[in-house]
Amino acid sequence: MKQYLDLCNRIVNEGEWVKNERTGKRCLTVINADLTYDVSKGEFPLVTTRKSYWKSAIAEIIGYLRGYDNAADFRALGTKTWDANANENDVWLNNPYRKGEDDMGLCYGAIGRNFPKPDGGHIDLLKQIVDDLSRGVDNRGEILTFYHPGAFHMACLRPCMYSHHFSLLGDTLYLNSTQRSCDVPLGLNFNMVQVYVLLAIVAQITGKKPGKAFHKIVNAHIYEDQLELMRDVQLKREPYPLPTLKINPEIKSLKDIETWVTMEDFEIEGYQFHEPIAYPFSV
Ligand SMILES: Nc1nc(=O)c2c([nH]1)NC[C@@H]1CN(c3ccc(C(=O)N[C@@H](CCC(=O)O)C(=O)O)cc3)CN21
Ligand SMILES: O=c1ccn([C@H]2C[C@H](O)[C@@H](COP(=O)(O)O)O2)c(=O)[nH]1
Repeated sequence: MKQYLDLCNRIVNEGEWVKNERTGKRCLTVINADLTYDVSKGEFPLVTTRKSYWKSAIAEIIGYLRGYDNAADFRALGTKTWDANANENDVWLNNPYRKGEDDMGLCYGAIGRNFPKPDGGHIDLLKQIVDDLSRGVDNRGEILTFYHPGAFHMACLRPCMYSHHFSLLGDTLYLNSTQRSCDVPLGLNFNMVQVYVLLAIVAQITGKKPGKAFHKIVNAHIYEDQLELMRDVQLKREPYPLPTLKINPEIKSLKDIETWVTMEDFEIEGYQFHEPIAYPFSV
């Protein structure tokens, strides 16, 4: 929680204003932040200085792992967070590749689970990684990437947290996740949870011990219409101790994640939080 608040304070105190063409808004911006979550110690990085919708965040990452490309599938899993990007952005609504209501196009898991090969065919990057790690193999390139510049024109948004690199030291699994663009009041709440859960759940299904997750953010910003709430409300609050996350131990394989896992398989203990804050969202 301190890492999150330090980043928020750094943006408020040292950020520079940058005009963003896609949203038409100005963002107070800093470049480069490194957050670390010790999953071995159960340090679940949930924001406590406002109510955080952690089930929504977990639903997003499970949807990415399943290769979802449709906001309706994300809703069925428990999050409405892709509705606006799929259905309310004019540039995407007028894109000839959009396949209709709720389509998100070729992004996130739709790329990572089905990565196009220049010589034809596709690769399921996640399955390859899970198979390698389960056999104790780390080929120093166990990278789940959602980043395919050749597909950007076929998606509603480019992936923000676009690369997850897994590493083994003995039987301990590590994760380095990289994020190119970060909406700190809204997106980062979710992204911290997602990096933690990704390491915890991949360790669980590959039979490894989770170690640390390292979360690199390049462009970290606060939109102009979020600044007052962050500076004058959220940053005035004292954080509570971190809660702990329990993942159903019956989840044992990638197939389990693909077929029966729901948000009921995740529980949180000891979550104390301040009043909700409704931050404006930029589509
Ligand atoms: N501007 C922007 N920021 C983001 O964080 C973001 C995008 N766009 N587009 C793609 C995804 C969608 N994500 C989202 C979308 C909405 C919320 C949001 O509205 N959160 C509210 C309510 C969440 C709920 O009720 O489930 C929050 O208070 O956290 C969060 C992350 C993260 N991403
Ligand atoms: O997981 C996510 C997804 C998106 N975001 C934020 C970061 C930016 O504010 C927007 C994306 O806009 P771009 O113009 O494509 O950078 O969404 C996030 O923080 N986390």
